[in-house]
Amino acid sequence: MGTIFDKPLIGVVMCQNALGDHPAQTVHNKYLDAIVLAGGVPLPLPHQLMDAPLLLENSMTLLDGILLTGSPSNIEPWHYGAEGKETHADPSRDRLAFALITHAAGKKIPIFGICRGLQELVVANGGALHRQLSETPAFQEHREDEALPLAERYAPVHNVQPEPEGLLCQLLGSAAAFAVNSLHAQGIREPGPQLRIEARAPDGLIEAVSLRQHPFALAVQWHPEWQSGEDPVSRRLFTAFIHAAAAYHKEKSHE
Ligand SMILES: N[C@@H](CCC(=O)NCCCC(=O)O)C(=O)O
Repeated sequence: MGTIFDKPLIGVVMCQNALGDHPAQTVHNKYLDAIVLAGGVPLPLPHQLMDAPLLLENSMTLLDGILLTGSPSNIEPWHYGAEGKETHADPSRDRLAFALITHAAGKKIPIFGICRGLQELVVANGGALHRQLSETPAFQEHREDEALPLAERYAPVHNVQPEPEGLLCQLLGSAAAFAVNSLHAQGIREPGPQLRIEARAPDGLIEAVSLRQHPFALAVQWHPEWQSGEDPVSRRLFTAFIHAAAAYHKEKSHE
């Protein structure tokens, strides 16, 4: 179980949304496309997995990897000890994402976090966020211009510098800086002791982290899923994630 036609099965976190008058859970095609392109099979995970005992735990036995997607919604601030409310929150996604991270960390299931997904990995491990980066003058603009066409919104806008000897550097085979897109208003204030810093933007903002004591739990603040096949760094990141998921599956089936 857990692989389909020898491909690793990747649980994908969805967002609470609405389709017309109906509540719905959605995931952008770009996340599913990037998984398929790298050789995995995406399985969107409904928030209802948290509604009955053992539903999540039992589902986890099937999965070989977890993709924590981006989202316009923000994590509710009380999760990281901050005050106030988010106008765009998704509490059921918060609950599912944190539970998935806890299970995947314990079982060493590969995790790849993107944008909100990075923020979830941080908060789930005791770290904290800046609720509005734009309120801290030292940070450059990390938000996208929503008036631009999609392709321009997801175009590279600043460099990131990987930490030498980190997991990211190892996966890319180089410590050279590279350009990334940027579509977020929040960011890491404090990564917490369990996470290793993997890369920073020129303004010092932490742009990538990984979980210590885990073979592959990597998260990035940018969007490698956007046209992942056309960018060498994005391709490598997704390929490495799916390889880690395949290795996890192999190990699990020999237990
Ligand atoms: N809301 C958070 C996280 C930003 C984020 O994940 N953006 C993704 C936008 C939609 C997508 O491309 O999936 C923040 O503002 O920091």
